[in-house]
Amino acid sequence: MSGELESLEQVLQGHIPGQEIKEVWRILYGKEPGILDLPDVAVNAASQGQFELKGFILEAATEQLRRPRIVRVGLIQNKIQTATTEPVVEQIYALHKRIATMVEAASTCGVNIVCFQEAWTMPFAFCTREKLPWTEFAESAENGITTKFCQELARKYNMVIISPILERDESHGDVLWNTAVVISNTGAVLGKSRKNHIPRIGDFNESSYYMEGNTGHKVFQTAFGKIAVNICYGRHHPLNWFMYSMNGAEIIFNPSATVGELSESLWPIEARNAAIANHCFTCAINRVGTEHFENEFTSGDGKKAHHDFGHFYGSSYVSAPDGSRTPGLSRVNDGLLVVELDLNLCRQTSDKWNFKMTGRYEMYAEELARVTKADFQPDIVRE
Ligand SMILES: NC(=O)NCCC(=O)O
Repeated sequence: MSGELESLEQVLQGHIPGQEIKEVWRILYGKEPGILDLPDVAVNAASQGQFELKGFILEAATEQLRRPRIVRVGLIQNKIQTATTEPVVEQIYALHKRIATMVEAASTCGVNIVCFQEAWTMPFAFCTREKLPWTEFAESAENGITTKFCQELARKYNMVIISPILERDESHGDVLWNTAVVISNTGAVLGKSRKNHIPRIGDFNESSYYMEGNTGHKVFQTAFGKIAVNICYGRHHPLNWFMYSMNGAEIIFNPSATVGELSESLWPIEARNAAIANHCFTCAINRVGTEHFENEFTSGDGKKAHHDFGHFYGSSYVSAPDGSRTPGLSRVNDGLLVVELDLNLCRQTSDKWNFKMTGRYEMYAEELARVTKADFQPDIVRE
């Protein structure tokens, strides 16, 4: 353990008296989620495999005309499994092995859709700005070894798998993208969704490797509901969430890689706010641990050269459209968060709060069209 806090929730629970914690929780986290009973086989697998396992239920009201639409999602956060100096293929296979164990546990918990963290097959090496060996982690979204690995898991466990990778696009001059591959529970590649917003902040030097995505705001109709993937830095862009939602997403996954010093105070707010604003579920997943790189790099901020990005704080969680949310996974350990959702809550919340009805989209469409013109002048009234 790194001397890092285990989790915010653990600190709250450890210090707030029993009679007050429920009220504190309600104010901070909304309606309390139910606890999902998880099978012994999964609990044992987690203890043997040394990963955290938590399960919650986010319920909806009973309706007369629609049956509940129950889906179980699995969020997986993990550390890299080997030193970043090991051969590329060994690093990839070690991660495959780790994920296979965690997905098997997810299947015993009845998970229907599982999502891994951003660029899950590699260390988050974009801080280094070095090309080799990191670009060698890139794979075809359609035929790469990781997609084949996920297809086998999807078929075996009847599970939709969201696999965010560094993509090498062999059909377009071998260029790189930051891409989530969506694999159907049948094992077919349903499609891919590329990261729309690329960070230019701190050590997040991703813009040296790939460009802003060109796949728009695709929504994937799966056997378990309509899903979309908003990759990492896209969570700071409300219009990005909005467009996935306007295309019908009921669950938006946000596979991420972000560090404490930069974003931890934003983390609990952004995906949760997106669930509220868009009447949908959001699943925020962050990698965990500190990754060491052999060569020092600088951040262009006058500070000393360093060998790591800082601490990836995990804390993966799920938010519901009514603003309630689950506690997060650990800030320091690998983990699997299993959450049972009733998708009926999306429409129920929309009918209650009416954000899509009151959103005045035509007004904003006109104003945005003007803002993006070269001759735009801000509409400021002066005396
Ligand atoms: N991976 C990534 O886009 N990180 C950027 C930092 C952040 O969005 O917190």
